[in-house]
Amino acid sequence: MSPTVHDTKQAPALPPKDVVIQPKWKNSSYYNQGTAVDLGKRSQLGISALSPARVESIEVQKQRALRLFRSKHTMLEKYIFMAQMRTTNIHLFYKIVMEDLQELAPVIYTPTVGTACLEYSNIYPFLAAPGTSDGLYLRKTSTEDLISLIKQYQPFPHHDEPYQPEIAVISDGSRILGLGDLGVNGIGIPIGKLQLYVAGAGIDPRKTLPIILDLGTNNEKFLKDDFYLGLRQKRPEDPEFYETVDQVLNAIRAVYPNILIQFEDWSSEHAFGLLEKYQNKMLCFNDDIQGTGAVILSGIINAIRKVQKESGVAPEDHRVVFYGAGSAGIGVARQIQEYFQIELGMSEDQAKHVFWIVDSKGLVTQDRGDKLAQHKVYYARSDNQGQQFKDLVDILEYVKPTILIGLSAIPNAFNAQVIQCMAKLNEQPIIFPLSNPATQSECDFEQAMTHTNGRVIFASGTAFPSITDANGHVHVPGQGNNMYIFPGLGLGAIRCKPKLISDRMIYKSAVALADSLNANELAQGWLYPSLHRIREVSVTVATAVIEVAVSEGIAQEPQVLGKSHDQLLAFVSHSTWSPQSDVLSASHI
Ligand SMILES: NC(=O)C1=CN([C@@H]2O[C@H](COP(=O)(O)OP(=O)(O)OC[C@H]3O[C@@H](n4cnc5c(N)ncnc54)[C@H](OP(=O)(O)O)[C@@H]3O)[C@@H](O)[C@H]2O)C=CC1
Ligand SMILES: CC(=O)C(=O)O
Ligand SMILES: [Mg+2]
Repeated sequence: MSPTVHDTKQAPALPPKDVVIQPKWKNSSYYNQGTAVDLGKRSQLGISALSPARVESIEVQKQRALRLFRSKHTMLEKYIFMAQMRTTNIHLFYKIVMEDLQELAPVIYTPTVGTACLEYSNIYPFLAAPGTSDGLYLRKTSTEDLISLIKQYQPFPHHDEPYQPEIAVISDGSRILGLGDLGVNGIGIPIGKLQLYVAGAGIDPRKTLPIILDLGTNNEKFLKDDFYLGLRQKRPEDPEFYETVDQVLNAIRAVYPNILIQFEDWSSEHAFGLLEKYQNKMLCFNDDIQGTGAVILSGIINAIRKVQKESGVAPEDHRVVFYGAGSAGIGVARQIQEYFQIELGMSEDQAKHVFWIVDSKGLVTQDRGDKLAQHKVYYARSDNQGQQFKDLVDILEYVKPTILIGLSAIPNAFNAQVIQCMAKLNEQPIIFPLSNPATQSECDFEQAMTHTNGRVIFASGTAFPSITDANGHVHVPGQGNNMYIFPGLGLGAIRCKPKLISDRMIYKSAVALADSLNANELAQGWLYPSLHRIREVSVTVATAVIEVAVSEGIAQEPQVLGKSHDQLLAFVSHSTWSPQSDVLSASHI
């Protein structure tokens, strides 16, 4: 039986009769829903003369807002419009984002969030009213100070209940998408990720905590920019970096002991270093290594199934070239390797040899002559017989891969020659240019379709438009983005309260996502489910995560113990927030 996922169009429930309207709620972007507040309540709150007389439904509010939104000329203007709406009427914001996610995801998330981060210092003063904040801005200071700074952040200060966030997304802004070191401007990423937690998984917006740790920036352009709002200093060296992050994480956990921490967009060396240091010590995961690993494994599982069925390629015959060997590239390789070992029964050594990794100096080999970063050493090839390869086409001719994955942030790295080479080697070449935002993608869908004569199996990090062929057939590109995993993974972890996020929880989240395609999506050859179903899919992913936590004995929430699969699905589903699910606010105060 499938769970009942909150229908965003359901009629709001009536508020409990004994609720006393609090005068301070008139200043709350959570409770005060503007023109939707009825006249009686306006009178009770003493705000009758502060707005025009007409009372309207949230549906009408939405229609007006969408009309204005669509009249904006640039994506950045749309981003600013939505950010302002979030600070004035959060229910309306999430109603629009949830019901029109296909249109809104590219605004609040990649690609536009990339533009917004590049411009953050220029737009920040116009996003939030004085006294309100879009996130927590931390810097190096004493532990005592840190604790009081952390307590300052109250997304809805007019509430009676104390702020108890369930999830924090934290970045130091050092590797924002494929745009490099953006310093404090990187705050847009934790904000955007948490909006997807709310829209995509039903986390209560009052329980999210976006954090930017401002340690300075090595971005010379920003350091010289009069309008740059972050600290004007270079980033610290490693000992100081790790010591500061440790102090910050301890302070966050001192204030909020049960919080789940998601590391996001840290430079690769630090991403690996922090994950290794903390993954067995606290409830945390790294989205770029583990979330990306899981989402791409999921797409690859479905791609492998598809080419086995349609072209007869045996799963164990795949060979994978990674163009890009950072946190994302290595994270994805590790996750796919697990699949080859667990599902196909390969030994670790056999599975490891399915991968060839390419970085800025060419194919990563043990005898290349340079000192390899720690995270690349495991995949460095030793079977190259002294040959070194730099050019991607030469590498493809040498390896003869069935799968080419781009996580390099180098635009157009998959040029016509590269794509044609993959098409020559394979009946159905699997090509995933996954770098974000779209400006950094290794190729776009049109290029991949053109140079493979429509034979490509494709997924990209940022969504590209569909293509209609001469026969009128619409080809929809897959979006291989961790947005399909982290909301469900986080939801599962929040609901079962494990001590830590285990490797098996990540792995099973990928398998659950791969298996979540419905008959219609499978018939169309899709690799990922429709974004329209993201809530349902997140509940499925969350349930798989909880089942692993229970089986591993690390789930600490009594309510998830001894439950069947369907009972867990229902438990997770009923715990989700939507603009209609909060009976008090659904009645507009
Ligand atoms: N689709 C998704 O869900 C996700 C996408 N991403 C995207 O992945 C990209 C990379 O992220 P991340 O791994 O953290 O970043 P890094 O900057 O750490 O990694 C980039 C990698 O690309 C390599 N590279 C750079 N130039 C070249 C070149 N000319 N030829 C071959 N390789 C090159 C680098 O080589 P070297 O090591 O030698 O410097 C490095 O290994 C970003 O654009 C990010 O947005 C990330 C997470 C999720
Ligand atoms: C999607 C994502 O996490 C990234 O590009 O970094
Ligand atoms: Mg990221």
